[in-house]
Amino acid sequence: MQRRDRGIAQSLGLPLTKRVKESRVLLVGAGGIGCEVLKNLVCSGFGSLPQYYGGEIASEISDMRRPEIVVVDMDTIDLSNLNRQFLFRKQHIKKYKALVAKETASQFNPSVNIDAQSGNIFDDKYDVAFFEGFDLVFNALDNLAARRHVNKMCLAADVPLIESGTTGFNGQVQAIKKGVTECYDCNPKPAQKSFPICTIRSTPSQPIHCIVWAKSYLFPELFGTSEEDSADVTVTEVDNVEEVAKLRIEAEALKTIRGLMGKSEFAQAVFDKVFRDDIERLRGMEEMWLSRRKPEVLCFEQFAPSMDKSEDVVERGRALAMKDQAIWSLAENLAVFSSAVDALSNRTLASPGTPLEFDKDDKDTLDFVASAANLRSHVFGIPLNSEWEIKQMAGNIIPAIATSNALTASLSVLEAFKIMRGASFEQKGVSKLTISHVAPTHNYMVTNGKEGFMLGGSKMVFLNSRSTERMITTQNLVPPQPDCAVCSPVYAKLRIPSNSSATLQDLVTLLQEKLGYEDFSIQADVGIIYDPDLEDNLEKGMIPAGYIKAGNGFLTVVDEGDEGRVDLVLSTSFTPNTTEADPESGLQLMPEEISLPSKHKSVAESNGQAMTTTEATGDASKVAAHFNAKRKRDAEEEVVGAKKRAKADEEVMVVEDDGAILLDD
Ligand SMILES: Nc1ncnc2c1ncn2[C@@H]1O[C@H](COP(=O)(O)OP(=O)(O)OP(=O)(O)O)[C@@H](O)[C@H]1O
Ligand SMILES: [Zn+2]
Repeated sequence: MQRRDRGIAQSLGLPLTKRVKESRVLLVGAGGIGCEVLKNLVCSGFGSLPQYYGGEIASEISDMRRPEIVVVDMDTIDLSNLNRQFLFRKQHIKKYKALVAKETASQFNPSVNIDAQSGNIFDDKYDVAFFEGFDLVFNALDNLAARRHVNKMCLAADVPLIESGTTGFNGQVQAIKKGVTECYDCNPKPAQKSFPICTIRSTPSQPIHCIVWAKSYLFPELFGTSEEDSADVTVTEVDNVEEVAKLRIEAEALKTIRGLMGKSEFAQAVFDKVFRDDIERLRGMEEMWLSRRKPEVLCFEQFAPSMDKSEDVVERGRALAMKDQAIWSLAENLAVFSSAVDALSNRTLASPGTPLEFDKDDKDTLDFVASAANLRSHVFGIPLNSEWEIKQMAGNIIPAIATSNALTASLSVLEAFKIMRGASFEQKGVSKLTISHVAPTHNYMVTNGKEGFMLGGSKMVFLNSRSTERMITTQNLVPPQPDCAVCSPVYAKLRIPSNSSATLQDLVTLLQEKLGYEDFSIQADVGIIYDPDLEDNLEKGMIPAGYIKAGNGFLTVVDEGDEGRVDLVLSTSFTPNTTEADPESGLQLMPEEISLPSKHKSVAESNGQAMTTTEATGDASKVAAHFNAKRKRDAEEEVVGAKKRAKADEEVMVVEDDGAILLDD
């Protein structure tokens, strides 16, 4: 037995070590948490062939699926990542995170098999079939959209997901399993904070209002795409309709000024437009200032004595911008503003047609936003801030803390062990489920009682690394929310040859005949394509109309009838072209039998049924998943074998049979 594997087996026990070593896992995100998860996975034996079996069962190994860790990340390494993403060094800046993470982590175990992919998890190639290839998925992401997407893909593929995240000193780990636990979307997530347009454009009262103005209005109007697309600013009912119309005219005038870009007067023209002319117009709206301080007009010329030659201002601004912890004076802000406008203009003119985007790590864009926000703060009598502080606010940044990431990542991998070990636990409620997917030899119990339940002993884990009481607290996992739009549906597949001429009518007929639908609607990515009153699309080809797409396409079938069966979500995929000259519709539902429980059933019942549905072939062993695919012996045999081997190897002492093999080295 290799020294490395012996250590792992000693810590995890042979049965779990074997499962770990047979597994194929996916890690989405190789940033702060992802780097730590990858390191933990490699060091705890994931992704490498099981050396400890010895010659005895070498033949089995050759026949085994190759263990693997697949890492997907779309980003490149930035200087600001280096303080906490320890797989990266200075020489790696601008290289793809996934590739470098693989390179560095492989050094911890040269025999590890990591497949690093620099890609966006939304890409078509990461379809349901891709997700089905894994025993477990780890999320180490930084945004809601990608988290929700992976959650849905894991539900569709029926693969357990370990979701994790940190904010400052806090961290959270949640195990998610279709039909058993709450999914990521069972609880609504707070929407991104958005401000009324009039607060941002006319009556700011806090530094953040000026920062949003600079970042989401002025910057895109000058160097990017117009504010219409910004999620930071919305027209709300508190906004004054007349004022909103005037603001639109104001933005139009700015577009004209954009035409001066590259000319020496550009910075001054922008400055005078937004800090003088627009403010003068605002001051004229007397009723706005009855209960507020009137804004103060700034004029480029008023700084003239301190800057005769425009070249000097740009240079001075560049030097000042290095001092990002200082609070710049008004004149200093103007100098930074001029140099940032200069730099951004040069970049825009060098690649016309490529709009720039604000990025807190792109210094030119940050200099622009920081100086413009401060100038506006001055106008409205709001305190100025250092660029460093503005960066935190503009990037919605809560500082990432390396130890929080490391602790959270280790909790993620510990949860993975629990799921893989599949320890049984006491039933507190009503229903009993067999989650053969992750642990074919163990039964899981589920309760719908208040206390919740555990998935192989798994719990929701919370970290508060600043807490004076308990740093780590847990909460039992709870069953899925019965009305969750994401996890309450039954997931199945719709396969279609890529040259199929199938029409929507063919699908409607299939659903009526195979699943007994009567009144129902179908929703595609493009919207509702069919319902009892919408029959216009029936003759359209499913593929040309874009109703079926390869990759990540989904169709949702909603039962509108009295029976009210749960929604059916079909993930769509192409099969190879049929060779026939006139291919039949070729539509194929998988599995062939799908049972759709009523929406009104109790939580536990419908969970139970949902599980049964995924096992609808009637052959539970099929769903018993890939995890078990190559396992030749059951757990008992493993333990006996482990004991035998332990005897042969005097150093190891078997203490428990469920993964706790202690050693005495
Ligand atoms: N759709 C996606 N597909 C693939 N990877 C993604 C996707 N969305 C986010 N990621 C990756 O998830 C990782 C999240 O890591 P982290 O939270 O540390 O963010 P970061 O961008 O590295 O750091 P920060 O945002 O704090 O500067 C990033 O490396 C990012 O590239
Ligand atoms: Zn849910």
